[in-house]
Amino acid sequence: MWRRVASSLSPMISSSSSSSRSLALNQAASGLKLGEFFSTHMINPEERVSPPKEKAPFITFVLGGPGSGKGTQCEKIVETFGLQHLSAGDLLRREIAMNTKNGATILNLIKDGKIVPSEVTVKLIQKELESSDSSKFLIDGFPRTEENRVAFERIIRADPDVVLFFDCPEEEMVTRVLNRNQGRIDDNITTMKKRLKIFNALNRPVIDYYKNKGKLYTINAIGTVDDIFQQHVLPIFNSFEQFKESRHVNPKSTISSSLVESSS
Ligand SMILES: Nc1ncnc2c1ncn2[C@@H]1O[C@H](COP(=O)(O)OP(=O)(O)OP(=O)(O)O)[C@@H](O)[C@H]1O
Ligand SMILES: Nc1ccn([C@@H]2O[C@H](COP(=O)(O)O)[C@@H](O)[C@H]2O)c(=O)n1
Ligand SMILES: [Mg+2]
Repeated sequence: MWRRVASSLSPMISSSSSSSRSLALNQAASGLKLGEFFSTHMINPEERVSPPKEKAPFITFVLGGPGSGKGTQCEKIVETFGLQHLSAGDLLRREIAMNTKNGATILNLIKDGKIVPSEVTVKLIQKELESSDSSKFLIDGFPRTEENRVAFERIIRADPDVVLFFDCPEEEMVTRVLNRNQGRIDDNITTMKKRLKIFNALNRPVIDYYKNKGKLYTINAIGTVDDIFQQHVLPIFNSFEQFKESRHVNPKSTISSSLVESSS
């Protein structure tokens, strides 16, 4: 469970400046900065960061172009390994549906295939992470840009354990999106062309970043949904200790070390 460490301590800081000073001193002595213990809305309402966790969550980022099959494979990962699925696109669409203060702006950006300001998206993800009882997350469609990535690191103060990249040819992505039939406002050829351009310009650098960090798993996204899952996705999760209870699902699955990409 990913719970706030801060909540039981926070009254101390607001009720007494001397006790807050001594708390700060204690934290300094233990090597922790004040801001690492408390949500900074007590310090600066615009810049709230997540407090450290009792136990670090297992975070998977799921990347790939529009229509590459991220959401489809996430459903299968959830079924098999029980991670909590957070789709950045779904969180943004929920803002539109709920007509929140950002809803209209988000709608216009999505219609145009553009990227919503990172602060907005990261805060939606932050809310989900902090209110969840899960400790294993699949964050789908995020980070889309280097700005997204940096904002996540700054606000959430966590790094992904795994980054999946569903690598799919453009014509296939176009075919899939135009046949998706889920009533999405961006599933049309005009927006799709813009989304592909933005993917190539802004998401590729993020993919390269995680490749250089040795965290990237590139998955060939051509094939049936089940084959992609069984042959490529399942072995990745099976290779992690955190998912060993689920290994009975396919005990023969093993991961080839060459699957993990690194530029070094
Ligand atoms: N391996 C596959 N082969 C054929 N069709 C697929 C495959 N995987 C997914 N699809 C279909 O392609 C469409 C797009 O898939 P999905 O919604 O999972 O993509 P996505 O990467 O989440 O796209 P987006 O970024 O636009 O949300 C869906 O209609 C889905 O059923
Ligand atoms: N990190 C993100 C994710 C999504 N968006 C916007 O939502 C659109 C749909 O996203 P999907 O993941 O569901 O394809 C996307 O084209 C962006 O307009 C975003 O801004 N930032
Ligand atoms: Mg999707």
